Order: sequence, then structure tokens, then C-alpha cells
Amino acid sequence: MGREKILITGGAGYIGSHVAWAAADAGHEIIVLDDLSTGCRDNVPPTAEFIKGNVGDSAQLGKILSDPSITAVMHFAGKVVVPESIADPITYYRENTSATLALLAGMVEAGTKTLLFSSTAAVYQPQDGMLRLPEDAPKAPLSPYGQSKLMSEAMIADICNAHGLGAMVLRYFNVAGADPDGRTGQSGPSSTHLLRVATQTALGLRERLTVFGDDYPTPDGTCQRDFIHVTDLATAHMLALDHAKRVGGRSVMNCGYGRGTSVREMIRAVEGVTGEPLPIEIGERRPGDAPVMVADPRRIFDTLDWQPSHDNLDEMARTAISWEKRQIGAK
Ligand SMILES: NC(=O)c1ccc[n+]([C@@H]2O[C@H](COP(=O)([O-])OP(=O)(O)OC[C@H]3O[C@@H](n4cnc5c(N)ncnc54)[C@H](O)[C@@H]3O)[C@@H](O)[C@H]2O)c1
Ligand SMILES: O=c1ccn([C@@H]2O[C@H](COP(=O)(O)OP(=O)(O)O[C@H]3O[C@H](CO)[C@@H](O)[C@H](O)[C@H]3O)[C@@H](O)[C@H]2O)c(=O)[nH]1
Repeated sequence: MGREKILITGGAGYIGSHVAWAAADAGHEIIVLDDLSTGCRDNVPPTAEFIKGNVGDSAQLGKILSDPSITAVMHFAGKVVVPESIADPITYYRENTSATLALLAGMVEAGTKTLLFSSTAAVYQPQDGMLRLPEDAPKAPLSPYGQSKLMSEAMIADICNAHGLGAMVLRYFNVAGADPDGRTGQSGPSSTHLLRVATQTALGLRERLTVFGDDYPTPDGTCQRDFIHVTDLATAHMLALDHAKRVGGRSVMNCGYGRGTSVREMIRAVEGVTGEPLPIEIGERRPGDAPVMVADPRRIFDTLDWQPSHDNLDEMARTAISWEKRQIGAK
């Protein structure tokens, strides 16, 4: 793939900034559009052009996309906290679904042909037992967050059919870890993700970690998730972009390793890195949590030449802790 000019929405956020760095490393020209509602300007690669704004602002978007040298859009912008979406669904449908509609309309209007879309495992109906979820597994989101993404997926499918847009819909499972070179990571004070909370607890920024339920029908009673290192996910995006350019059409792919890790196992990984027990307490189950969410990742392995190289919990915990230390200025 040659040098492309790519619009990255949400490129100041956790995952978008890692992909922006991967795209910059690959020599692409990048424009980041982000409203900085949860993102951090400093995490954007310095070579990228940064525009502060909301994807739902059609006038601004139209101006950006009127540049005919933009050949692809990677759309990460959105709200991502499951419990927050239950309390405030309007924000989720506006910032996720409506903003995606504005983006799709803008792309059709401008003739931009390729889209990579951040979807989520939260679109699936959780299954009994330990079954891995293939892309055609039943969908039934437990939260407005998952629903806002499933609605976006439906719009993408219809608009691809009608207007010849090419799209890769990537359903991420649980993204974890940070850039091994320390250039970016998860930022912002209020993250609710397990590894971030565990990392901040290990560094004394939080008093303790609450395990949300230890009475699930799983081997150690805590929920299982398919944690994928953010650097492997960024690599998958570069391969997906290449695939989308060559093949066109619309594809949907799970992004996970296909392995379940329990909340307790992740806590042990953090303890393994710090050498200290993590202060935890067992709390109530959190509304909207599925007992087990693990990808069937065969499609992404079969379609893209994806070779994950950060597939271990120790590395997720180590890179997350290094990043957090860097942010608080600790040694
Ligand atoms: N983190 C995960 O485990 C995970 C899993 C599955 C899917 N996803 C999806 O990946 C994407 C990125 O998630 P993340 O974890 O990096 O979250 P994040 O909050 O770190 O990043 C989102 C970014 O988008 C920006 N933003 C939000 N709404 C916007 C809007 N309407 N217009 C412009 N900018 C906006 C924020 O300022 C932020 O920089 C999201 O679409 C999310 O749903 C994340
Ligand atoms: O302080 C905490 C935080 C989390 N958990 C548990 O850890 C697991 C993972 O939780 P979390 O890290 O919040 O991720 P999920 O709720 O699984 O959702 C993430 O993963 C989804 C894909 O599976 C994405 O769509 C979402 O954006 C992203 O937040 C769940 O069992 C939680 O109950 C705790 O026990 N204590």
C-alpha cells in the first residue's frame, strides 16, 4: 500500500492514538478529528494535523472531506463506557449513532470510498457456557452502548449497498496495554476499564479495586474477557486498511485472540509485574456485564496476515503500568 491521506476520528483517544502512531510509522499522512471530550491532544503523533471538533458537525466534516486526497476514514470517535450508556443513553445515541450517520453522509457526499469502523463485542448476545463468538452469532446488546454500535453497523451495511462504500467493521473485544515505546496509552482521569483501574490501584492512585461479582458460572467465579493488546489491534488496522483498499466491499471481523482471561487472572498479572498484592474487595455484579465474552477470531486470522506479537497478559500489564507511571511522572 502506498502513502495514503487518512482521516482518523477519535485519534486523540486510547485506541485511535495507537493507530495514528502506527499509521504515522507506516508513512501515511494523517488528519485527526477529535472533540477532546475524553481524548488527550498530547497523545496524537506530532506529524499529524489535528482538528478539534465533533464528528456530528456536518459543516466542519464536509470541509475536511472536501480534500480529495483523503482516501480513507478510520472512525474511532465515540463514547465507550457501558454503565454510563445505561444512565445516559441519549448521549450514546447522539455521539455514536448520529455522529456515525453524519460521517457516512459526509463520505458519500465527498466520494470518500473506504471506512474502518470501531465496533464492539458488546453487540453480541452473551451465550451460555464458554462458547467463542463468531461474527454471525446472535446479536442482542445488553446496553445502549452496544445498541448504538449495532445501529451504526446496520447503517454502514445499507449505505455500502446503496453507494458502493467499502467498509471494514472491526468488533474489538477488550483492548488493553499501551504502546511499548511509551508514546501513548490510556489517559484521562475517569477510566473504568479493568486493567486501567488495576494499574491505578497498583500505583496508589486509587484505594482499591472492586471486583464486580465473584459468583459467575466461570472457573474462578469472575467474568472472563478476551483481552487484546492495543499494539496488536493497531497492526490489525493497518492490515485491514490494506485489505479494504485491495478488495473493497464490506467485511465484519472480530478482533480478539480467542482466549478467555478472568478478572482475577488479570489482577494476578498486575501483581506479577509490581510484586505487590493488589488491594481488592468483592462487590456486587455490575449491570450489563456478561459472564463470558470471547471472540472466535478465525476470520481475521484467515483474511488478514495478522500475526499478533504482544499476546500475553504480562506485557499488557507491564506496558499499562509503564504508561501510567510516565503520566504521573513517577520513575
Ligand atoms: N477500549 C475498548 O476496550 C473498546 C472495545 C470495543 C470497542 N471500542 C471502540 O473503540 C473506539 C475507541 O475507543 P477508546 O477506548 O479509544 O475510547 P476513548 O474514549 O479513549 O477514545 C474516543 C475518542 O473519541 C473522541 N470523541 C468521542 N466522541 C466524539 C465525537 N462525537 N466527535 C469527535 N470526537 C469524539 C474522544 O475525545 C476520544 O478522544 C470507540 O468507538 C469504542 O466504542 C473500544
Ligand atoms: O473496576 C473494575 C472494572 C471492571 N471489572 C470487571 O472486568 C471486566 C471487564 O470490564 P471492563 O474493563 O469495564 O470492560 P467491558 O465492560 O467488558 O467492556 C469493554 O469491552 C467491550 C468489548 O467487550 C467494549 O465494547 C467496551 O467499550 C469496553 O469498555 C468485567 O467483568 C467487569 O465487571 C471489575 O471487576 N472491576
